[in-house]
Amino acid sequence: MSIISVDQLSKQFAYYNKEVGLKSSIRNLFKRETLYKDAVKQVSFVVEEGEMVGFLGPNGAGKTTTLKMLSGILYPTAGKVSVMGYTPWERKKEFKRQFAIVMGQKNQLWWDLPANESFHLNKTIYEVEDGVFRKTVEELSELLDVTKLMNVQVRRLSLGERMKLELIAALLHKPKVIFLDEPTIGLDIISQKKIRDFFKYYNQQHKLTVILTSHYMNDIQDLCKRTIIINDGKVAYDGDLARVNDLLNQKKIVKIKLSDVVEEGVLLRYGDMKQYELTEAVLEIDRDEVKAILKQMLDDLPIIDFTIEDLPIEDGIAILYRKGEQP
Ligand SMILES: Nc1ncnc2c1ncn2[C@@H]1O[C@H](COP(=O)(O)OP(=O)(O)OP(=O)(O)O)[C@@H](O)[C@H]1O
Repeated sequence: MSIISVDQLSKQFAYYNKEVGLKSSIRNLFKRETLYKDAVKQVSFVVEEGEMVGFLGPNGAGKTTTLKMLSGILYPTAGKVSVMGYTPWERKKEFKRQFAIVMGQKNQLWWDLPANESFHLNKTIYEVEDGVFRKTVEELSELLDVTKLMNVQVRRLSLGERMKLELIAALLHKPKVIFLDEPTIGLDIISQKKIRDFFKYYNQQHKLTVILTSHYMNDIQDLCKRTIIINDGKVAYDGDLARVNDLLNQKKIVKIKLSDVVEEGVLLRYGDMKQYELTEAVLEIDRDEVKAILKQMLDDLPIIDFTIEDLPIEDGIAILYRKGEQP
């Protein structure tokens, strides 16, 4: 049975055009121009219990807005949502007790206190029994390797350490559904992987239902079989990740730094130019040819540094559209 169902969900934001300068500010006091932004447009999908679904999409696609409506933080303009049988924006106590949201960009822990104090606060809010509380904190802090950090003031912790403690705070009341909005943003690769491994294990143990948004393909790839791609407020794709992955991974981005200026025309021999600044360039190269071409470049050019990266998700989606292919 589906635990989340979203039907024709839409959100339009109204906002005011703010011009700069004193004159404009005074004028705006009397007459303000209202602008509208359709952030989410008739989005529909269902999620089964225990499923981990990836929400992928470029900046401003509408991922966070969708998750905020699914959490009851925002009211929709139109559409229906059911999460565990509840309408999130009615904010029933029983609903709040069974779900959690973690936002990589926002702190839920008290900045000036040790995490342990925030955990106790959550324990009281969610009415978690003493025994369950102790056991959960012990289990999760061991799994995430943060036992020694519980009594350190949160502001003194690294970003990765803080995120692990944020996750414990969010899971203390054993939610059935969790929304993770960019939980690994800004973290180094090792911390990102630790958090992914933790969720893989936790999901298996507790049958937690997860919706995960991320810019990092690796996060989604590692955790979710299914992905929903959101583009310009609409669902552009909903299905098996492997197929999208294949399409998105056809190209790689190679960034090079040169010790001397090399003309753009020369660099164009090696791939499609994305950016060029005399001694720095960004090229798009077919995945299968990257190794050979890079070797050639290292032989031919005064390269002092290079990186190979995945195609940004925006470009991947553009390829999907260019191909006119619904993956
Ligand atoms: N309160 C608001 N008022 C007006 N526009 C808004 C508001 N909140 C979000 N938007 C706009 O709605 C669109 C969707 O934003 P949203 O934060 O949902 O995107 P996102 O997919 O989560 O992007 P990102 O990956 O950059 O976080 C964006 O164009 C954003 O500027």
